[in-house]
Amino acid sequence: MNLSDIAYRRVVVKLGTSVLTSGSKQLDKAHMVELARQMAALMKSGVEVVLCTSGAIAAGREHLQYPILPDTMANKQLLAAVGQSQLILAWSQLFSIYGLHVGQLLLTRADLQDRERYLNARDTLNALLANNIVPIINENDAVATNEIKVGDNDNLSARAALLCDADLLILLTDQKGLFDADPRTNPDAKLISQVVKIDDSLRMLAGGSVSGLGTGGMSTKLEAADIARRAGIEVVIASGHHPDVIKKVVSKESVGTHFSAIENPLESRKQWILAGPATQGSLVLDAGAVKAVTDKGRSLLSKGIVGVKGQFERGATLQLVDQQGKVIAKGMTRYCAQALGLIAGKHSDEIESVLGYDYGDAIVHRNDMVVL
Ligand SMILES: Nc1ncnc2c1ncn2[C@@H]1O[C@H](COP(=O)(O)OP(=O)(O)O)[C@@H](O)[C@H]1O
Ligand SMILES: N[C@@H](CCC(=O)OP(=O)(O)O)C(=O)O
Repeated sequence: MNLSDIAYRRVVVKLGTSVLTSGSKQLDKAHMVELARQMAALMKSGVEVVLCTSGAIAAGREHLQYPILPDTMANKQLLAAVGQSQLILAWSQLFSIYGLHVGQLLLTRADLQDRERYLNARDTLNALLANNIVPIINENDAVATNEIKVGDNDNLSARAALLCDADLLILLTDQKGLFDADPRTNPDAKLISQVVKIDDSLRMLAGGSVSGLGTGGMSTKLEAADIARRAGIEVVIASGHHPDVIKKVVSKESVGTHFSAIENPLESRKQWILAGPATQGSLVLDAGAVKAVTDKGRSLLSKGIVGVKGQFERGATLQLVDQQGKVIAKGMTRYCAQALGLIAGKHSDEIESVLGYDYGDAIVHRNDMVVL
């Protein structure tokens, strides 16, 4: 590969369980070495590569010889704890064939939403890349409870792409890309080769995972693509078994489904709001407030709030929804849930007399808000 032919500088490659196992119940090492070869070739040509790998749970099952365990969180954590060490051992051995070292980063959502931990993870990633070491990321499943986990590696890889300021995210899976229906159940489904807009009609096409191996199916891949492209990162979903797929994607050959990046990416604080914290509640907006937020780029005022859901503190990240339940924005609140219960529907001038204090007119300031 010739560097002058490659338009990308830093690429995140996400490999789903479906690719790593080739649909079987065990890691397909022969295929993993082929993927390591492709990534090593890319690094040799001067492109930095970050690998986001799934497969810990599958590797744990294989290593323990397929134990029959109840489907509990604790057992998934057990499998991931056993499997992650097997998985990283395999990657370490496979990349060493190409003279490359690997470094492991196990992350949870909690690491990404705490600004200091976020910056620490970013420093580690940059240090590994600066030393030509392949960063290998997975969710820290062994400790990640529902409250603190990202939940799927499609979303995790998008957050990793933001974290390391990548310019391309490649999601490799067991299908050729995003189809207009799940190809497992619709043999006539057609591949969508280019996506310029991710809207509700596209989301309707993307189903979950039915293989029993992966987590999230195409719907989490679309969520990941949406986050990444808003940060100015191109995304490709393609088959991990397509010959030389990584080389073809970075050479801009038509393979899989390509999502172009949004031209004016969100500033970094808004990227973090979109990708970092889990939402802790929601505010229901009347039609006027929806219009002010979406069409006019205004802050949300108390007058336009008709409902407050959840228990949250000042500074929490919330969903802003319309009266039909559609999420229209995500943003950080300047008032806690209890205070909002008292001032919802009231004019901004009344905030101080009702609460005895005032953090300003904006409940969610437009600088703290991402319109979806
Ligand atoms: N519209 C669609 N296009 C392609 N695949 C789809 C679609 N809807 C659902 N899927 C399913 O998504 C699966 C891939 O996701 P998943 O099983 O989570 O894999 P991975 O382990 O690669 O993340 C495919 O096997 C397919 O059955
Ligand atoms: N962190 C988990 C994988 C979670 C996940 O999203 O899996 P997949 O849909 O196969 O990418 C594991 O290592 O088993």
